Amino acid sequence: MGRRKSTKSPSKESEELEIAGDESPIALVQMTLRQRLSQFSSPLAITGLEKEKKQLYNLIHRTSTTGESNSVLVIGPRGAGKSMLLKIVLSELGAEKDFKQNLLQVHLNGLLQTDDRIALKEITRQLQLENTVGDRVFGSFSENLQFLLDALKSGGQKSKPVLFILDEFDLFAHHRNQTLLYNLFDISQSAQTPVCVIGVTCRLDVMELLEKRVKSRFSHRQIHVFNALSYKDYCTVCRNLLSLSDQFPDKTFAKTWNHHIKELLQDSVVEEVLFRQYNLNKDVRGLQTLLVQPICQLSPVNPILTTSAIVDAFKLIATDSKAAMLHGISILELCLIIAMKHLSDIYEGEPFNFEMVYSEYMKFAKRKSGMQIFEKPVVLKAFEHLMALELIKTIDNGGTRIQKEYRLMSLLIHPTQITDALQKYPNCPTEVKQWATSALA
Ligand SMILES: Nc1ncnc2c1ncn2[C@@H]1O[C@H](COP(=O)(O)OP(=O)(O)OP(=O)(O)O)[C@@H](O)[C@H]1O
Repeated sequence: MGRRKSTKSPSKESEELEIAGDESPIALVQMTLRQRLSQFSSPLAITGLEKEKKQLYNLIHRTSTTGESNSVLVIGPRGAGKSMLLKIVLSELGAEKDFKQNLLQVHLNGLLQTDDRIALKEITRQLQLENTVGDRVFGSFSENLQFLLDALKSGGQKSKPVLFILDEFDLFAHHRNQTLLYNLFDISQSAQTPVCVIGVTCRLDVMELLEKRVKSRFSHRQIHVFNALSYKDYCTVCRNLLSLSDQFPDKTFAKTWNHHIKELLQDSVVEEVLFRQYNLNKDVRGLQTLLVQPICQLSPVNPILTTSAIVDAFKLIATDSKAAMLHGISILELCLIIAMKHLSDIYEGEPFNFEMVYSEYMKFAKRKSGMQIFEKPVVLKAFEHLMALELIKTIDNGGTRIQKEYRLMSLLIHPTQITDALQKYPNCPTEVKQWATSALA
């Protein structure tokens, strides 16, 4: 399986080349799938966002071919696929003839370019105009930006279209006077240089953040990206994530692997896990997290993805850490938790203090002759330990100077978590179990 030259799209080719150094097919599979999950390789087919993709495609295409200026905001929650949408549109456009030479791209991110001066430096760097600018001093920001755009004009004074992508767009609105946004939108309105400004943000109220003069220069075009994957689409995304593309060097292996993935995803246990994960979280990032562990476990000794690996990974990510913590506490601490559960049943979730818990615990301990009765300071220590574990917390955040026995507390675990934890608690005394499940003590 040597290094091959692909004639297909550049993105696919890079995926192949990146993995072509290794010899074992399973190592290649693992590396390909891991790169995919970590978004290191270019994204796969998009599922369910065709309309949005078309809109974005047309907009950028118009700038690159007809020199039309545009501005648009891509808005949607985290992980909805905004960046992926852009990447796919750009890679599709990139495959078209002339696109690369015609349209220049500038990628900015609000987390990196924290003020307009840094942003301008980055624009200069990405347009490769550092030498042209040299030691020149500019009177204003707009003069500087205009100089950069003019410098791109070719011999015939024809302006080159520039695509500006502003990720975490809302952060740029916090820059002083919103100078960068003002200038970019201003250029996109005037007919001087064709620019396409694309802001990507997860803030729905982003328009409220813009100053009046900036808002009036923006085209008010918005593309909303929401994760509305149906369960069927979700399964398709999962299959796409796990299947090998036809660019995989070993074609026969890829065919066998893809067949195996198809069968695996038809397994009723895997289907159930996927359905539960989908109901918990429809986000594709959640699905990627679920698949990371099974993929990382692939090795020459363990060359296929198994149902049990997927079930184990699901158990791991669905673990309730609070309930798991309950397994590690002492019997006395467990008794206190049960006492608190009873108190919240009696007082309908009202806060309680240590004295109330102590008296509830004593009522139970005295009733059961076999139970070891602890001294009050010991019980108080156990109570404080529960506080340190954040299973209970003070409702006044420790601000007031009330004696600790009388401080009002609230329970941070749900009664069902307590009942579940008791089922699994190692060697839990029967009386304690009965006390927990009994009606009000
Ligand atoms: N509809 C979809 N089809 C296929 N994959 C998807 C879809 N939506 C999201 N994903 C995947 O989910 C992951 C997160 O998507 P992406 O990074 O594009 O989200 P985002 O909206 O840009 O999030 P953020 O606001 O955090 O930047 C990516 O790996 C992407 O491939």
